[in-house]
Amino acid sequence: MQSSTRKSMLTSTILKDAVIDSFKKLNPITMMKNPVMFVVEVGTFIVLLTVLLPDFMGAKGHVGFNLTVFFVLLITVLFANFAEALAEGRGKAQADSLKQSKQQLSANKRTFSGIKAVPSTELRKGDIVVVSQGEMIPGDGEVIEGLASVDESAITGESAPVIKEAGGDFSSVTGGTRVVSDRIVVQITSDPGESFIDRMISLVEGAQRQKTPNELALNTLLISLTLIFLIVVVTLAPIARYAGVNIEAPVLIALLVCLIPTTIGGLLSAIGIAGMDRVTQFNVIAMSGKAVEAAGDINTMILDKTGTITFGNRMASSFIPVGNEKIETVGYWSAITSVKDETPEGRSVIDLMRAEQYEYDEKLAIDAEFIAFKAETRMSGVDLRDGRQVRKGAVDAVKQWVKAQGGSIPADLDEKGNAIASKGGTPLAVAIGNRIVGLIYLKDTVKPGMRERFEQLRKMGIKTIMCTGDNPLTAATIALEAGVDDFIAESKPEDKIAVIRREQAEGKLVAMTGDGTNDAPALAQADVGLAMNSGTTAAKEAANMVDLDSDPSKIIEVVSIGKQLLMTRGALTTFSIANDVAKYFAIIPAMFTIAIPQMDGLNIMHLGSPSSAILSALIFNAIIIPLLIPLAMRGIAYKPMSAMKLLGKNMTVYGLGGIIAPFIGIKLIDLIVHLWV
Ligand SMILES: Nc1ncnc2c1ncn2[C@@H]1O[C@H](COP(=O)(O)OP(=O)(O)OP(=O)(O)O)[C@@H](O)[C@H]1O
Ligand SMILES: [K+]
Ligand SMILES: [Mg+2]
Repeated sequence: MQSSTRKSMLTSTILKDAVIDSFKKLNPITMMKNPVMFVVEVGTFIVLLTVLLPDFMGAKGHVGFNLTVFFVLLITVLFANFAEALAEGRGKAQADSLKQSKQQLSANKRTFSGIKAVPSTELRKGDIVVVSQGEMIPGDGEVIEGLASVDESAITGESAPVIKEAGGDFSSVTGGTRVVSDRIVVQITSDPGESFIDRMISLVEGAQRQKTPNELALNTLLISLTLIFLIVVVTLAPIARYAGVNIEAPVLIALLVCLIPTTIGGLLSAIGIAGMDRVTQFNVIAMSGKAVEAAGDINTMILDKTGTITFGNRMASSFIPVGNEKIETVGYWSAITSVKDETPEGRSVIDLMRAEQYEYDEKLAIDAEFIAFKAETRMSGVDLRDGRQVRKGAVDAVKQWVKAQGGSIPADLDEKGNAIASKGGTPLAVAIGNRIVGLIYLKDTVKPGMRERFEQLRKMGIKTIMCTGDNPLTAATIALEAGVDDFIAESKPEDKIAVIRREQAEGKLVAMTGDGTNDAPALAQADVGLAMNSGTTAAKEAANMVDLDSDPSKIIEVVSIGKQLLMTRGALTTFSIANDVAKYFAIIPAMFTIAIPQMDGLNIMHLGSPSSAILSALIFNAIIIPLLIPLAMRGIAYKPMSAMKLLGKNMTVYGLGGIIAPFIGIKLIDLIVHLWV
């Protein structure tokens, strides 16, 4: 369905750059952003001092041991830096490929004295440019004249050109894409440095990446744990000395590093960056990490019927007369209202007329004043030169319009309309003046696999609400067929925002998709608003995500990625803390046995020697970070289930696993290390 052409592979360049960056990130000012690893770095430095100045530090004769501790600690910090650098590197590679599509372009700007060639960097909001076949569109904007097919592959990775035309929801164009046929006049909508590509570049480069509220909360927890252990370890030395046991600084630091949450501290930012990266690879641009996380916490999802749940190419499939009218009459007036109606529905009426070979007076429609379809009126039509008005639209809307003119409603209208609706079709009533002549049967189909996807969402505890401007019967039929939890029929754009506010008032987080200008307020109100790239600039600016493939049903996958991000972070935090608890059993007995050999009975893990026990725990603590990098980057495999079930499962797998893993790991490492120490 979606084209995942943006897939960024782990190339050797990314790996090499990540190694170099791991060293650059040793800069204490950079390290301070990650307090847990900063503590490790300070510890590393102190151990280095004991190696370089053994007398000053009172480290009698353990230089070999201390040197080893120093190296293992340094590697621990480097591993954590590497995890972050690797996650960032994939974004940088993407940013580079985007920058290539942002070269200096020349623009044909329309001025008072005619067309003038200017560099694209000089274009400002409101400027008007002309772009012809073969030329690159010099900046983001709206088509104000003409129609052209545009190759957007530079941005979307999709090679098939898309049609862009003035007016409507397909008028927005992006700078750096190429016009492959015809000519359009574009009004620029962004100032230099604020274009869509600029925003994408800074996003993927992580320049705008701020810590999300969830990350901040977790960070506070990690810092608290680090502080607690720091106090414990610092007070341990005098207590031990009082008991006649002298524990040296490198051993204390090794103990501290084993106890503080280094695993999650080292992987935390990589998990966040990788989560955003997964969304990008899915051809969705998230404006912030917060948006991706919010997607993981969504309780309610609002979906459009037409185009999201159904294919959305609602096609006229037959004309149905009412009262004593003839089928040709229905076709005739349907066509008159549709000649200038560029919506898929309007075009399909003309197609059906052609297929049925019905006659109609095209000139009558061309000379008339066209009344475009509006979601508010749910009608479209023409006002003829002789004063007669012709309309087609939602049955209830047309009924009201006819009644307002003193007309009567044919007895069989509702019955025939309901027959269409109960098959999931959309009936459009057609009226001339105060006389309703019949119905147009618009057919649409539910996309395959929708039922299964809504089933999955239900398992995740997410409520789905289908919003449609269609009548209640059609809505109910499609809702039942697709398997959504709830639906709102005859909804106007402002109803969407009302539903969002209602859900939010109950403390729920809401996601929605949209593409039109009238969706913009709701997109802004929603916690996760996914706009279609084909949509209007207003929609894209209001939303916090943009789908480059313009597939509204992708919101379902975006929510899954968000859930996966939150779960990965939760699981690795559980694993990390459980791990640290287990290391306690390896390192504490060893520490005391160094000073009091009689305490060897505490060595329940039967480790080779006290120094080998300490080094093994420290080495395990270091290598667990790179071992978990793939999991942090890929995200843990995720099956939809309820939050409670999930919590239970994660506690067992990552909590229990986190306790057991170090015992096995440290024992194995000790078998090797003991040969040297
Ligand atoms: N071109 C048109 N001319 C006249 N009436 C139309 C036209 N297109 C749609 N309608 C009527 O207006 C109603 C509302 O259309 P609208 O596009 O706002 O919502 P929808 O497509 O049914 O729902 P959604 O897109 O939110 O799932 C339709 O159900 C139909 O009855
Ligand atoms: K640790
Ligand atoms: Mg619609």
